[in-house]
Amino acid sequence: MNRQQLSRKIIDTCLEMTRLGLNQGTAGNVSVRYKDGMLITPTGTPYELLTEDNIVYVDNNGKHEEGKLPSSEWHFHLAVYQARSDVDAVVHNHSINCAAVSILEKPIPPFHYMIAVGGTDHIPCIPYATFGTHKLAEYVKEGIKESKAILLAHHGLIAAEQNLDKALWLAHEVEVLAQWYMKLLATGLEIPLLNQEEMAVVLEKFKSYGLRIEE
Ligand SMILES: C[C@H](O)[C@@H](O)[C@@H](O)C(=O)COP(=O)(O)O
Ligand SMILES: [Zn+2]
Repeated sequence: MNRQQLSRKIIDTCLEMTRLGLNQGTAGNVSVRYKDGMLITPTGTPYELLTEDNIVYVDNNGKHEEGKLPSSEWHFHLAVYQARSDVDAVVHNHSINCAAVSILEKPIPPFHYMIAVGGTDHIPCIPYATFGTHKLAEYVKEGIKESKAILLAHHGLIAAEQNLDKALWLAHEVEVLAQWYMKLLATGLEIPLLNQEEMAVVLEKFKSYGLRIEE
């Protein structure tokens, strides 16, 4: 895809993220790897107002094109691309249940086999750091090596995948898992978990299963 097409795809992903109920207001941001850097949503702009021209190019050194302001979270988007050569798209949001679980500062444990969607047997939760900081990007860089979906404590979710469709799909799946987890926690009962052996079987099966949408 050329820059214009990728920019359109970023905007469509943002709009779909809102339609799916995964975001509100100007929260969240979306990027794709592009040339020696990435294309990313601008900061603080309602998705409905975005046009292809608003999407910002940021190079691998963090230098952005003049006259445009990239998302305040450009550091952690770049950190994801540096940490993982197997992903080319990043979605960040403040979806209700992911943000709620992130406040517990704990990973989502394997209460359901779909927890394996991120590539490990839990959805990690990285420590809190102020939005838009190098510190947050450092935490993201470590966390995303472990799983393609991570919770950001007291903040929200990051999902990284091979393309935007897959990244959005992953973000949606994790929001559903977080919703189930919140319901389970609300019962006050002990939550039975799948053991490591069962999760290892699913993780292996997931290597050859699933969405195969190429951009
Ligand atoms: C304060 C921001 O909303 C922050 O939470 C950031 O993480 C976010 O989600 C949206 O920031 P941008 O509009 O700068 O992408
Ligand atoms: Zn955010």
